[in-house]
Amino acid sequence: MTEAIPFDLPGDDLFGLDNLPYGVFTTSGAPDLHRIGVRFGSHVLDAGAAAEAMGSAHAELLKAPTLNPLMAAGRPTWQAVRADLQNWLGDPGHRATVGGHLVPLADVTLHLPFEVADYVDFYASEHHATNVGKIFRPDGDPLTPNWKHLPIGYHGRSGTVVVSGTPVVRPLGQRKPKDAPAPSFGPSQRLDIEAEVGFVVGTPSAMTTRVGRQDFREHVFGVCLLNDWSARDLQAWEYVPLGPFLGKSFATSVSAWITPLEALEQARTEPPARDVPPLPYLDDSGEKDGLDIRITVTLNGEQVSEPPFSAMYWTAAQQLAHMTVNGASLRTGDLFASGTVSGPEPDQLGCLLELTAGKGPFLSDGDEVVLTAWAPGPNGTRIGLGEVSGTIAAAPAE
Ligand SMILES: O=C(O)/C=C/C(=O)CC(=O)CC(=O)O
Ligand SMILES: [Ca+2]
Ligand SMILES: [Mg+2]
Repeated sequence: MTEAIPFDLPGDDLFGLDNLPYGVFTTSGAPDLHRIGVRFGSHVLDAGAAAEAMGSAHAELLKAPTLNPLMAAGRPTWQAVRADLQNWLGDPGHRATVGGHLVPLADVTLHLPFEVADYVDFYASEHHATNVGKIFRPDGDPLTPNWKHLPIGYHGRSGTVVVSGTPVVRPLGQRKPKDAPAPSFGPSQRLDIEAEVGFVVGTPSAMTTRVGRQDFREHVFGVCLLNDWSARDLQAWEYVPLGPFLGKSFATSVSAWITPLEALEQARTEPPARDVPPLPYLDDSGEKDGLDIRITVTLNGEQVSEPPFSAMYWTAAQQLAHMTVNGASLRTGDLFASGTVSGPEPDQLGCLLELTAGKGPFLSDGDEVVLTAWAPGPNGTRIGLGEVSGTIAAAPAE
């Protein structure tokens, strides 16, 4: 079996030694045994079994059924485990031991890799916020007066975060078209996507303390792709004055692979210039807190958009600082999403609402949406962020 494993991956493989994202898998032979897997090329390393075989001090953490214990262990442990994995998979001397713990990707089922604690979604793309503001509030300023002073967000529903591949059932709810005299109840007719990047918190923080922007790397374990499914008709009728609620809480899909922040060092970039100076706790002048992640959105196999994450006005580090500036604590497993990623160009918009200027068409039953992404890695390599997919299933009976 060992001979069959392509340890020497081609240089353009999106899942080489510089990436090594984490997931949780089962096999058909052991469908109840959830195991931590590390993606390597088109294989998955059974990390717990490999750690045990290598006599690693981290074997217990890697034998857990979710990533939460590893995420809670903190950055020095994340770095030590990553160095071990790179050594085990990269040093030919370990191939005989490690090779037996590599499973073909095609033979595994991937699961939601961590237990989601709290879920927050931001609104950090100036392009998206301006476009959506014009559509939802045609008579006002597209950006609200607070927009350039703080990263706007709302608390979502963590229990409906699902892994890539989970069908998304069209939600029922109240809608009221502008000229209709009264609301009606039924399946959403304006079901949309939102292409986003999610950030997964590892190290918790205590209530009444603040996590500064500069401590981002101590707390955030990794990054996933995220689709914030949005029922625009439900949303437009419900959102005033408290913000998104049932129009977004029915399902949020995340990729099965969590890319460690460490793998995105090369992708760090300066965010766009801020034309309003942020308050000191959000000031990141000269810092490379942005990330050059290139997303592709496909609908039924056709590419519809390529949103550039580097265009985001507010960074994840600013979002973390803002989320805790009032003393709110962080928990292991907290997930915060960037907000819809839209760039300045017509083929860089992150939702159908913007791509169709509010007119639709929106999603039909049976439509499949897939987000993929990559980021620059060391020496011209690329770091794959996997994919998040979902197919729309018909609404339940009213
Ligand atoms: O401006 C509004 O009323 C609505 C905004 C959104 O629907 C966007 C949202 O959920 C946040 C984001 O993903 O950017
Ligand atoms: Ca969103
Ligand atoms: Mg959602």
